[in-house]
Amino acid sequence: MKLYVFLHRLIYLNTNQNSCKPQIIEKVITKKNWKLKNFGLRSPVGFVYNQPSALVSRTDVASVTSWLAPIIWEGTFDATLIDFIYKQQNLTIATTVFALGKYTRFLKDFLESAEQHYFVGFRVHYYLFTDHPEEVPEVKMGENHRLIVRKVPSMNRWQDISMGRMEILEKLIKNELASEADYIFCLDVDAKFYGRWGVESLGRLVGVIHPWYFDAPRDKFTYERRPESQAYIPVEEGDYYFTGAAFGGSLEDVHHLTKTCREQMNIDIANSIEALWHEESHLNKYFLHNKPSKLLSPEYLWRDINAWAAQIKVVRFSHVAKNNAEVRPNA
Ligand SMILES: CC(=O)N[C@H]1[C@@H](OP(=O)(O)OP(=O)(O)OC[C@H]2O[C@@H](n3ccc(=O)[nH]c3=O)[C@H](O)[C@@H]2O)O[C@H](CO)[C@H](O)[C@@H]1O
Ligand SMILES: [Mn+2]
Repeated sequence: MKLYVFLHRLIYLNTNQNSCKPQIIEKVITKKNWKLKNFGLRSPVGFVYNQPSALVSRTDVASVTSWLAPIIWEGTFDATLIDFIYKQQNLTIATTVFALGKYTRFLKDFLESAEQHYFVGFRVHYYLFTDHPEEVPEVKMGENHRLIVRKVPSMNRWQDISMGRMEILEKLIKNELASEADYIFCLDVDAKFYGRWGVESLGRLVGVIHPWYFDAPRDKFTYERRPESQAYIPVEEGDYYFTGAAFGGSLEDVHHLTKTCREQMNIDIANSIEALWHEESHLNKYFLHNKPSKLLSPEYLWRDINAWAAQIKVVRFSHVAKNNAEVRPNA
């Protein structure tokens, strides 16, 4: 456990006219904090890599937001360089995935493809929540990759399963991950990896731009538009439309995110309203007022059935085609 020291400096001005010396009193407060190593971006001595350019970059996409958070696209980072930098930090990336009811059928492809592409060479602890642990397939884990299976009760509505993830994540982070991991990603299971997803995705608070709305004006985003819901966003507001199928960041930030979304959803329940796209609507509201420090382009959540788009040079992670009526407990 790390202890952080906050120095509170109280300055008292001496009332004595002749000596006006400020007196500094240091008060020490200790606070438990999440495990987040901050070693800076150290690059090893003598390591040779391509020269980065101050002039040449992707010109067909934006690689920074108006609040100066990077947007990660193929061609905006040097994988060899950042792998080297982050290797020195001895990181653990917790990754949560839920597979309830018939969604256990997606596990094999999800896990096998993750083992090919997801944080290869870095420590990954998958936390898999399922109501059918006996249906979890045997998948050979790479070095430093570990699968931890947790049994959760079944639910009758897919919307409740999807939204219920926030509360389970909130508890997992608070109760278990504080001294266990450095970062966390929360991913949908009905998806597959096709390309690298690595340390370029790490940040304090990370959102993924939804593959359907990356080129849409904000008034077309499927935000919750009813003011009665806590997820409400007026038509003239909003930055990007983020997917609920992938988000992450530091434990502290994702804990705050999941706690806030859970609380907002509970207020909605008390007011008999359910946001249009469930926790995704609340996530978008959260990101509007808590700007992500890093955004991942739709390369990090594409859809197998999506039309081709010129800006997508690599599909890294993609929703598989599924028959919702057949896999969900309620259609
Ligand atoms: C096209 C579309 O409709 N997209 C919306 C839909 O995404 P999706 O159609 O991707 O939602 P989904 O059916 O994948 O459900 C989300 C996740 O919940 C878990 N799960 C869900 C049902 C179940 O029976 N068992 C289970 O384990 C599983 O991890 C799954 O990946 O819903 C999300 C949550 O509201 C977002 O709003 C999406 O925008
Ligand atoms: Mn999904």
